[in-house]
Amino acid sequence: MTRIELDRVVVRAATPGGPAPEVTVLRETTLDLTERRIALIGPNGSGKSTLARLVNGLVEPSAGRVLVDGLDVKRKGREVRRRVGFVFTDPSAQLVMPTVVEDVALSLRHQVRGREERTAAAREVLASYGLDELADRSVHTLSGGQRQLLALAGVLATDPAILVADEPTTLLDLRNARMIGDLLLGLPQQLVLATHDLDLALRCDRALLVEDGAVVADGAPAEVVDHYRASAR
Ligand SMILES: Nc1ncnc2c1ncn2[C@@H]1O[C@H](COP(=O)(O)OP(=O)(O)OP(=O)(O)O)[C@@H](O)[C@H]1O
Repeated sequence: MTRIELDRVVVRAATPGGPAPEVTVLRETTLDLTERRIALIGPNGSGKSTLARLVNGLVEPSAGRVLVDGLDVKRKGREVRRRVGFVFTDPSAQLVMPTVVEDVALSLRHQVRGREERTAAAREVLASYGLDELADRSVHTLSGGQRQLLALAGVLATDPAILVADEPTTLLDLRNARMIGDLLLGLPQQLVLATHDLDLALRCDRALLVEDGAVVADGAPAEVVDHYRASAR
């Protein structure tokens, strides 16, 4: 099993436009995450994305250390990023190639060497997600649900040990949100899921409530979600 540790991590950010004091985005946080599915919930701007991004080094701690399977994210960034897949809210952020099949092939660049072999492997990945008919389409012609599924397929094709997903269902309609949510929760990988969808959070193994840059509740999802609902009243 994989393990994500935060050891007295603080994240500060410069205030835009000058020498004003820095803002603390994440107050000192220590966590040991070994559960398979971990939900990050909390209000807009509370620090969920920041917490999620620390896991693959997209955000660096201002103090403290983040360890993924014992590897320091700051010092072993490349190794960590091979181990940690990341899915964004807006899949357009990670779909960069002209066609669907080329996009998955790009994800496979470290796994499969030859160009033709890579394309064949990409087609297999697409088929396993029911996306084979879209292989030669431009990514811009896909629906939001198809695009998120494709982004997820591309990340999972690299066989990450951990998947971090930052509000992956927020832009989707009910049906697609359910499809992507079910897929994520059914994965064998360790999952860190920042979400406003409390039903998804309730199906995780552990939930963290983030408020004002701090983890204010941590434990069984039912209890943490209750706490959140009560504090939002
Ligand atoms: N680089 C930065 N510079 C300044 N402020 C930042 C920076 N990064 C994050 N913040 C601020 O820190 C707070 C937490 O942001 P974060 O994106 O982690 O929240 P969130 O819980 O994911 O919010 P949402 O649910 O709206 O996506 C916000 O107030 C944000 O504006």
